[in-house]
This record gives sequence, structure tokens and C-alpha cells, in this order.
Amino acid sequence: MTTSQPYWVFHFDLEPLDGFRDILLAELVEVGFDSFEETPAGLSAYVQPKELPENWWSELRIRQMEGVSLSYRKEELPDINWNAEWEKQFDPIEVGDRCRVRADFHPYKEVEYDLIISPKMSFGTGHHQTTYMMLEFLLEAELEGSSVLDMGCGTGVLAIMAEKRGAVQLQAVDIDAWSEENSRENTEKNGCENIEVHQGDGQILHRWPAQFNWVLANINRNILLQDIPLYVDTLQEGGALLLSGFYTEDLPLISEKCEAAGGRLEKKRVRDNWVAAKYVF
Ligand SMILES: C[S@@+](CC[C@H](N)C(=O)[O-])C[C@H]1O[C@@H](n2cnc3c(N)ncnc32)[C@H](O)[C@@H]1O
Repeated sequence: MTTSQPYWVFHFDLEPLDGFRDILLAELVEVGFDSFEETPAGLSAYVQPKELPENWWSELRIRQMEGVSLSYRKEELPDINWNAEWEKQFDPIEVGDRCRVRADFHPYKEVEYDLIISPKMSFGTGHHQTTYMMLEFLLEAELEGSSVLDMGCGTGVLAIMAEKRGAVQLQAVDIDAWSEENSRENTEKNGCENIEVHQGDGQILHRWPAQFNWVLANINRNILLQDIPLYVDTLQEGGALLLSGFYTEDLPLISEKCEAAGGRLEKKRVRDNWVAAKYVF
């Protein structure tokens, strides 16, 4: 998306947000939208007019879901230079004084971990509290020589950080094809050589029984509750789960699920009511 093209942007209001924004995003990708921004009320989504089927609105399955309310406002944009748009919206993020997440159009600055991420429409630039806290955990984790699963990899930012910190065998998985492609692009940009990227969900984990020292999963409450047992099955004895994507009020449920699988909460972080938690097994 480097050239100027006419676009439409749809500003979606979604209620409730928690857990449903990902579903909306996945459905919009299916019908042809190709770039997204999170908004406090929902999502702004971009599409080239020629890509959007006439019946897209009536086809959205999320509209039939019980208790979900969705509406939109459409704006026509004559020409967008996408590079310029990203430059406006995406400032580099500093995670403490050792890690900086930037796009390749931002100038390099001396830092221990310089992560280059082209976000396009995948989630994971470090701007979100959950990504930020996962990066904080990775900064203090013992990763040298370890094996790591990054589940729901988005831009691949967590796997990239884990390799830079010494992990030697990494699998990154996302349910979304675009994120798979974007993670591959970003692993190359960062010169990572140990990360394999896949499209898939929890079912793919049967390939890797008792394999990983670390499982990273920043997804959402419902997917985590469903898939924690699968994550635990892929952990080696003595391994750890780093989980995020849920709120403080959901921590007891997540902890209960991990404890039932033999885990213990070792440490948690909280920012704006979002939680990241480390469970050891
Ligand atoms: C909140 S983003 C996290 C991205 C990145 N790991 C980070 O920390 O910023 C969650 C990602 O999980 C993916 N996802 C959603 N459901 C999933 C599932 N069941 N299995 C694997 N990935 C999933 C989404 O497509 C999205 O890219």
C-alpha cells in the first residue's frame, strides 16, 4: 500500500467491544477491508471501493450475534498516501530504556533492542497496553537458548523480541492470514532467522507436544479460556505461560484455568485495567 488510491473509510460503533472487535475485524477482512485503526467506540476500517461487494453489510455474521449492536458512518477519501498516513499515526514506542518499536521510516536511535514493525493492519506495534506489558515481561525473561511459541502473533512483535533476547527455536501462529504475512515480513525486516510463521488456531498446537519453554499469548479472554489447556500441553516441564488481552476482573477466571492445568501465577502487570500475567508450570 505505497501508492495513492481512492478509499472509503467506515467508522464502526460496536457494543459491547470486549472480545467482539477481533470478530468484526476478521469479518471485515473477509469482505475486502484492508486497513484498520482501533477507536474508542470500535474500529475505523478502510477499503478500496472496487473491493467491496454490494451485499457486504447484510452478510456480516456479527450483526446477528445476540446482544451485539453495530452501526457505521462512511467517509469518502479521494487519495491516500499510505506511507504518509502511517508516518502520522505511528510514533516509535519506548518500552523502558532498553527497547524501542519503530517503523522502518523512523530514523534509527541507539538502543539495546531496536524492533522494526510495519503494522499495516495487524495488531502489535507496542502502542496497546497489552503488547507493551508482554514486551516488559520479555525484557526480564530468561530466553537464552529457549524455545518459544507466540500464539496470536499479529505483527510478530513478541516473537521478534524473543529471538533478539536469545530464543533459538520459535513458532509464531495467527488465525488471520494477513497477520501471518505481516509477521513474515517483519521477521525478515528484523533479520530474525529462527522464527517459523503459520496460519492457524489452537488446533495447530497438537504438532508440538511438550516442546516450548515459553508460550506467549496476547489474544482475548474467551480464546484464552478455551485454549489454555492446549497451550499447557505444548509446554515443557518447568515452562511458563505469558498471557494478556484481558481485564483485571477476568484474572481470577484465567488463573483458575491455569491452576487446573497445574500452573501457578508468579507475577502480573496491570495498565489501564489490562492485565499481563506469568504462570509457571
Ligand atoms: C491482541 S492481538 C496480539 C498481537 C501481538 N501478539 C501483540 O502482542 O501485540 C491478538 C492476535 O490474535 C489473533 N487471534 C485471534 N484469535 C486467535 C486464535 N484462536 N488463535 C490464534 N490467533 C488468534 C488475532 O488475529 C490477532 O492478531
